[in-house]
Amino acid sequence: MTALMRPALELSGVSRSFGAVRALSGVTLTIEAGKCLGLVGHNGAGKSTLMNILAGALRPDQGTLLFDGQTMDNVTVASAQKLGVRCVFQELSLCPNLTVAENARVLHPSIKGLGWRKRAGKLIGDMLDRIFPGHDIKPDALAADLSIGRRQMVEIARAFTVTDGGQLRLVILDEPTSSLDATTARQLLAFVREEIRTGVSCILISHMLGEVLDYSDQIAVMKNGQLVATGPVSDFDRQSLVDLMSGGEHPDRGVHARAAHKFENAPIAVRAERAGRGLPFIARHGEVIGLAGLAGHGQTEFLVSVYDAAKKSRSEIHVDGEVCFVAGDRQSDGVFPLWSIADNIAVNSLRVLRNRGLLARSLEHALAQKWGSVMNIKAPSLEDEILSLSGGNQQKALFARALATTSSVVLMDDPMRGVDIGTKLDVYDIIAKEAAEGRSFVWYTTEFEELEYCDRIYVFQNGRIVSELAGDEITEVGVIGSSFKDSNAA
Ligand SMILES: Nc1ncnc2c1ncn2[C@@H]1O[C@H](COP(=O)(O)OP(=O)(O)OP(=O)(O)O)[C@@H](O)[C@H]1O
Repeated sequence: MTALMRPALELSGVSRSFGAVRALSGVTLTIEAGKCLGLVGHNGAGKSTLMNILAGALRPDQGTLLFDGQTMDNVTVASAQKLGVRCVFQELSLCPNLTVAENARVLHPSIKGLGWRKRAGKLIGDMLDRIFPGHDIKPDALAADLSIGRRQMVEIARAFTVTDGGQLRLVILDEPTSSLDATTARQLLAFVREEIRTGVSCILISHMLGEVLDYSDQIAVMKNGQLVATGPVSDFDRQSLVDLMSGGEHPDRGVHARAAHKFENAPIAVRAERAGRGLPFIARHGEVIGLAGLAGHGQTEFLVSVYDAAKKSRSEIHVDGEVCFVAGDRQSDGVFPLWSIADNIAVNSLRVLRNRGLLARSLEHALAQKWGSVMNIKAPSLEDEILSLSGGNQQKALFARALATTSSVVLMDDPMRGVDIGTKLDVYDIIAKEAAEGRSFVWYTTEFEELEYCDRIYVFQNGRIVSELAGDEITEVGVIGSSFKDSNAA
């Protein structure tokens, strides 16, 4: 067989446990050269563990890895990289205190000597231009100053860069579009299709089943640490993937827009005047309001300003009641990494968990149990460390933290990053139920489907609200049209 026809990578009987948790159990999988393999599975199914093994970041307890037909023992991150394996992890790994160019240099130590910064900047800048034409990321920008979406773009572009003498054989993308808006996500997926034509293989891990079905050649489905199905993409559709992942626990209820409610007479929960800076914003009690537009156009900043206004009043924003915030960037704004799952859930509810001035552990435990179970958090015990959870399960804990509070306004900053389809559908139901009881949700999302769960949406452009859409006006075309419309028209 020629190198291009040979499978790029074969895994045979790979298992891995963490204490009592069997994360992978006898996984046998072939990744063809020049093909895109879509990998799906519920939160905690074992996808990231498998990718960590391929990338040399974790050792399997059992099983073998064959690269180009050769058995690889003791794969390390360095040896995997030398073989041309790159991984874009769900938990982004750029060094925050380095610039974009310096972060590129971390992957390519061969860039050295006089002018290395310039060369590293050109390498990453050129790749960003290829994958995301029209991006606005500067090579000398500090990673910490970039939004999560832009950090994700840099991390993806870096994975595809190659220097003299290097090679690219397999790129693993774990939830690569979770912080990208629809336009940027499409740019990436089109680039992946182009790249695999050159013989590079790709593993695309995603909870967005549409993109897996549209852009993969083959699909592998995982459930509870095992591979439950593999085959060409034509063997699967959305419903069969949902059935395989959940074992029928989560029938695909599909997207169903919220029934049209009348809110004109409901009291206002949030009002933002934003005079001279675009349209005013109003959220009434019981309303689910979406924030849309291209990623990084001021939606997160708006949520933060509403949060600040509720804590100390600001003349241009009025908030009626308490607010809570569900962060999408769980790494930097969300989890308390040294705490247990239960402590992470209960931290915003300490006021109601006191008994004679002291924290009542039994109340905390009951609250964490209740919301851990509502959010279906998969863990042997809620006393385990939060970092022992898979990425999607950590995100569920942040949701549980917000919903467990008595806040009347829930601010959500693209909160479904990495959450599996079954849980997402459950969360949408919870949001609808809580809204019916009077809570307001202000929900920034980069997933168009989620906007269909909103009563009204505001489209942002360059930090301003440029459109308000309601009911039938909430269509993908309507949102994209508003996102790109002449900003002076608002
Ligand atoms: N470092 C760790 N310590 C303890 N348990 C872990 C660790 N890493 C993963 N696990 C457990 O292994 C199982 C598989 O996790 P993994 O992260 O591979 O799932 P996943 O399919 O990638 O999930 P997600 O879609 O949420 O990212 C989970 O039960 C998780 O809690």
